[in-house]
Amino acid sequence: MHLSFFTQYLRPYRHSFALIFILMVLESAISLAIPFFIGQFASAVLQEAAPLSLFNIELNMHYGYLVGAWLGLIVLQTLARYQVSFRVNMVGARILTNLSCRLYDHVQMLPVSYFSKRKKGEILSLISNDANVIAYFMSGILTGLVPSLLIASGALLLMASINMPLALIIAVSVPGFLIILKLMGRKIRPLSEQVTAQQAGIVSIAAENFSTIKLVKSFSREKQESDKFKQNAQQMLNLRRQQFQIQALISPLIQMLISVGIVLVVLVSALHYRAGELSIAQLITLLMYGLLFAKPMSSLAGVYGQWQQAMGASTRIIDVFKVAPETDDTGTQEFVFKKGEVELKQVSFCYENNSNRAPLLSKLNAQFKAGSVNVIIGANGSGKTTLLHLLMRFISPQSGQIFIDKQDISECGLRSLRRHIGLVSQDVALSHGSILSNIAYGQSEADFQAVSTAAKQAGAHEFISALPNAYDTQVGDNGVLLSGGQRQRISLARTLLLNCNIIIFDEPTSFADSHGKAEFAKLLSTQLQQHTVIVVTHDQALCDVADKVFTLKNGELY
Ligand SMILES: Nc1ncnc2c1ncn2[C@@H]1O[C@H](COP(=O)(O)OP(=O)(O)OP(=O)(O)O)[C@@H](O)[C@H]1O
Repeated sequence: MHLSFFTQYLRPYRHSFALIFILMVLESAISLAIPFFIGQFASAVLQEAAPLSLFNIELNMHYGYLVGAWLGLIVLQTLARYQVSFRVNMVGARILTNLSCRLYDHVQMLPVSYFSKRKKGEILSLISNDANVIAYFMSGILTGLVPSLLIASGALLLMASINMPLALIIAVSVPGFLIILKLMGRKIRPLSEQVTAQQAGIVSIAAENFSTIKLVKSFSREKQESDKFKQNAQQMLNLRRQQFQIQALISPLIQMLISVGIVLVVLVSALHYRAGELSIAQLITLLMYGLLFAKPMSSLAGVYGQWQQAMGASTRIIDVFKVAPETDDTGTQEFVFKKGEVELKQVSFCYENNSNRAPLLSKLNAQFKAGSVNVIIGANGSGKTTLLHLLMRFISPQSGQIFIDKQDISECGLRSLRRHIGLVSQDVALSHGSILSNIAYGQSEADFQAVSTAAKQAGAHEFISALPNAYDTQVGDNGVLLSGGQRQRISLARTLLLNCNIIIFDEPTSFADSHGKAEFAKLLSTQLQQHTVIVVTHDQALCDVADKVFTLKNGELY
């Protein structure tokens, strides 16, 4: 059972659930007591000789008192409902907070390869939509299921105490009701799974489109993108149509069954009344219990629909939790930095989806001496970025080993390893916020002095100081308010601030002007002299300041 996985999220709230359960029992008991009072009231008004009795309890009150007690119960019921509704929603919100945070943490720990294979929208929809469905189902099932079962079984029991044959007729109809639900459920489940997958697809299209909005506009692709979105939305509409058709069918069928049951209750009660076996008060009470029984049965149908949806969402969430996180640093040795010597021995690597091709890196050997500047050049697609990703352990080689200071990095804790390696990536990623917060991203406790020193080293201080809000300037979403070269310099400053002993650069001057390129070459030959530097570049000027230039070709470094 998929949903049993989620009981761990219910456990912290067991005291709240116990209180909610007590309140629900109270609310249900009041619902069940009200018909009894109505019967008593009718009996008192009609001055019937024999008062109504239930389970040998006889009440023979004046109807004025009855009305008072009745109103009192209504007030108590309203208070219980308010408490139940508020508490159930709060428990749902807490489960959602807990589940989405754990899911977020888990997804964040997954290897880079997990993200390469999935659309952003799919992951977003998992954290927003699926977690929501599960959390509110787990809390909502209480409001839907528990009172329904309590009221339906209580009403049936009370009917049995007044008239057993009638209660039996109703009890016999319940399995028919459950069979209809089960049959319909078989059709609803695959459909609700498809609806959620389609929903994720739509979010993906929107996420991708808006993140590449300049591309869309520059190629005048608005119409095509709009059509793509509409086509998916239309498919969603078709799926929803099928889903609603089944849901719409369930409801009238259930209602029909309930109505037939009510007709039977009325008929059998009337016959018993005519035969003098029931008083008018008992007749009224019976009919009210019949109606009370019918209401929760129809809300059970709603709970069943939610159940099917929750099953789909739970499968997707559990599948993600099953994916092993990147690493659990426990049991691994702490990486200890000594000099910064990097060595690759017989490293072979091939991307999973390219396994039918020749390996991208084939038994590659290389040594990057401590405190040296190494430049790697090579044709597009030769595997330079891949090599850097292997050093960062975003991916792992199929065979061979990578050593830093004679320690096999595959056996080192990731945190301790990455603390010593700084990466300036080809695709600069900036977060929405100020220039200051972006430079201090990896070291949020850094003071302004340290941030501005790093910016000066990266050749960014001058242009930052010229901005009206200087370091407080907002960079926009992924730095859209800055130029490519400015973004690159901020990303450089961000890494320099960490003062890592090993720094790897992927095309660091691709956006730089000639002045920027010269400045970067100077940085390599002066301030980074004590560091082990590995630079992937197509820029000849950087080769001139390198201690060693490697060429990556046919999977090997020369
Ligand atoms: N996540 C991935 N999954 C599958 N294949 C990939 C992945 N990333 C890169 N590749 C493929 O691996 C090859 C090498 O890519 P890589 O980015 O390492 O090349 P590169 O030498 O850095 O190229 P460039 O000079 O253009 O930046 C390419 O053919 C690319 O299509």
